[in-house]
Amino acid sequence: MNILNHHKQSTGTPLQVGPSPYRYAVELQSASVVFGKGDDAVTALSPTSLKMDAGDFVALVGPSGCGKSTILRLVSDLIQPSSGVVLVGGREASAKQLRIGMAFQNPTMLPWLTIEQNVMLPLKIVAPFKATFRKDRKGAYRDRVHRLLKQVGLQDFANHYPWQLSGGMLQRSNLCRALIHEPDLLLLDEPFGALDQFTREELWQILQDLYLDRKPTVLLVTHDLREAGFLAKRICVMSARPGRVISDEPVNIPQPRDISMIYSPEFVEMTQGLRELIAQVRK
Ligand SMILES: Nc1ncnc2c1ncn2[C@@H]1O[C@H](COP(=O)(O)OP(=O)(O)OP(=O)(O)O)[C@@H](O)[C@H]1O
Repeated sequence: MNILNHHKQSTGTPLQVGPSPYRYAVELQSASVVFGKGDDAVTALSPTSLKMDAGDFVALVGPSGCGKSTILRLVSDLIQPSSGVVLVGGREASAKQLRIGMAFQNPTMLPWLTIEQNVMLPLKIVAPFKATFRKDRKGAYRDRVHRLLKQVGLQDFANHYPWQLSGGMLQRSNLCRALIHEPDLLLLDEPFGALDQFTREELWQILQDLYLDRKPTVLLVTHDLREAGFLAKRICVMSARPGRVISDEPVNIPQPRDISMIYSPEFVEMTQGLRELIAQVRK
């Protein structure tokens, strides 16, 4: 079976007809990023195009410094493109059309709050939840946090403090916090990079379950090609710094996927192909 087929960029395809109010959940149209000015200018991202349908799961891979995190920062509106356009939910990222959840490599849990309180934080901040936070935090919102913690196996740790948890447990809590406000779009920047291989594989399965349960649109930045292949529906490879997306291919393996799959010849062939492509563009 050929797992990877070339994915045609969607330019020229007819407009999607259906209930979705926007054509793409995420769309970069020749978006570039330059930091600084004059002699100090650093191009972090060459003009890059990328389209994601609602519910898509895209993994971004590529050499260090090629601009993967820069794309996440564009989509989350932490920075603006120097040229081109970034649309999220069909509107400029600053319009905050979609609810966004984020998780990064080092979970930043507030040490003076319990895991329950940390996971609940987005409900305090994000509309429409914040309007009823005071009323619901000890009732419906608390139940919601506990349901999610149970889903990731942390039901007995709600009242613990972050420093009482292992790195893997913290990252599970971090995923819960990223998902508690039911984001339409989940941005993940090497969320499992600091974990050992066993814990990492365990968390891949947890993330897969959470994704299939809720079907947000997910953009995952990772250096781990097996992680990309196990989790994503599409893998985008970027060229060396200043990078752009040079390959965009679907992973033709039905979900849910089993972890044993990563040892199958087809999967190994796929990751090997990706490795060779990245090795070429690094030169
Ligand atoms: N605020 C900034 N000012 C100047 N240069 C920056 C800034 N942020 C990022 N860069 C540069 O932009 C380039 C892309 O950075 P980015 O963090 O997006 O790369 P990356 O692909 O995520 O890297 P890695 O895989 O190593 O995490 C890098 O060369 C980086 O040094």
